[in-house]
Amino acid sequence: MKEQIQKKLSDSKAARWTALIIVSFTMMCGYFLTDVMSPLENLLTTRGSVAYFTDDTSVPTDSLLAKMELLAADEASPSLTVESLEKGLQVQYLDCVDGNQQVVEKTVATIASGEGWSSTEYGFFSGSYGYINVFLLMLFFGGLILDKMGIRFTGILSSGLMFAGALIKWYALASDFGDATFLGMNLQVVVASLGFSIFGVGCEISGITVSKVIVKWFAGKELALAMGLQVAMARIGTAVALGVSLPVARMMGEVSYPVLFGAITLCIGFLCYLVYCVMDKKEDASVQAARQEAGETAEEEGFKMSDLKLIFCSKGFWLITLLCLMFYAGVFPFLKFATKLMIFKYNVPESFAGLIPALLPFGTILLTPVFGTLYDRIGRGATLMIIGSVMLTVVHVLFALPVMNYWWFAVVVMVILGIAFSLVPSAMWPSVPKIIPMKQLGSAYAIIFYIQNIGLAMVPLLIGWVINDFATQYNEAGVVTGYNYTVPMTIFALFGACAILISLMLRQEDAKKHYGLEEANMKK
Ligand SMILES: N[C@@H](Cc1c[nH]cn1)C(=O)NCC(=O)O
Repeated sequence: MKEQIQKKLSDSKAARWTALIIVSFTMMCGYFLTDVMSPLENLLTTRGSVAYFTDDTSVPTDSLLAKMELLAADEASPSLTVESLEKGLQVQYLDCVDGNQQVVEKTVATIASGEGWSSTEYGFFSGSYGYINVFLLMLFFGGLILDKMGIRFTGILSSGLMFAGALIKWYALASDFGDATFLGMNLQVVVASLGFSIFGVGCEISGITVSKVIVKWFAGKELALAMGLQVAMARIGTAVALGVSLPVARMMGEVSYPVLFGAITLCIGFLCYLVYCVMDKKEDASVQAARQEAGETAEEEGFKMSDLKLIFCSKGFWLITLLCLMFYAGVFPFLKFATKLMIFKYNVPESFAGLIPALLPFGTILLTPVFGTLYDRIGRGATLMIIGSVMLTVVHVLFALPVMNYWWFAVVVMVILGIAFSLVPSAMWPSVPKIIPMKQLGSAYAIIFYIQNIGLAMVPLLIGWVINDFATQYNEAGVVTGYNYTVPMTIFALFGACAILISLMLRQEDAKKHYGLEEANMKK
């Protein structure tokens, strides 16, 4: 029998892996910008500037000047100003060490300016990623646009929005708005949040577009591995953001520089997507030619609004969606507060504090493709989701404990969270096409992301408010002395408990409806 001559472009291994690398790079840039501000919470919520010393300790400059003046009170000292503090300067000041007033001598490593935001404002800003997505139903429309207008148009639109949002965010952080307010809110917070919201629309729509791209090129092949590798590359973006953002901001003395770097990479990501569009066009042409050769004339029917009924009526779909909401509410919003948690609960020096949360995405870089391959070859997707949800809950209970405040304990717990954060995504995302057909997949991912965004928008707002009103500790003079993280971490643990319940129900539903979540993805 004559072999089928005309092959699809996606049948070429080199072509489909190249397509994957290109779109994954664009997403990686998006993930970098999503978390680039997370390690800067402490700096953003500090009023005035902060002096960082060579021994990795830091003091707000106002407080440092007061302590220096205290020591120099009897001497004819030159008048001290913030401007007189500079890199390399040796300073002497009076400080309380082990309960005794002592003269301390240190060398200034760098001065960085804080933004004076409250924890509530920081929470508002962190949640703004999802505001437009949720309140203007942008993700919902994004899914419809994707299914109606296609991968090329939607990807260009969404990566353009990411870039535009990043530029607005950078402008807000690089500008001095003085005491200006908008509707009673700090204007800088409002403009930065607007930029982050626009970026969030682009990033989420890019996310669903890239998921559809991967299904298009890898269906019936290494689907879960490809999705796992895309998530792994995205996590590199998150890890780099968590690891380098604070050192860069400290080195440059400004919180806006890491965001500027993110905006530049997003511009490159946008250009990469244009390159992918060329490949996408060729893939479509090769599919068309292969169909003609096989005598298949019937074109795939376009998306219809009535198709949404199939999605809305599927219990399995809703269980995956709710699992996504609860699981991710316990991870991404947690990352926004994790660096400050390390500084104040686990006494980690500020310059290393971002590295412990960065372990989380770094661990997932290796493990997500490993679990993806496991799912491809052995199956057990629903079980993997249950195990991941249990681990998430245990982790937050451990973080909530008022004891064991050692850095190594935080490292161990973060590694466990990394395993959980590899297990659930590597099983959850490739499970969606087993429940929803390809034609409605764009809309299905969009609805899942929409519901997930409610958590991504509201949870940081909630946690910021809880930290502000219930976790912040003050001395008699009203100065912040520390934080008690028991309540915020217990809230995160509750999300994990809900995820366990939902994943158990999902496995039950799979057994009833035979979605195949426990079966391998690869056709032998
Ligand atoms: N909808 C995204 C959320 C996100 C967070 N940062 C950037 N996007 C999502 O869930 N992606 C899948 C994942 O596991 O990261």
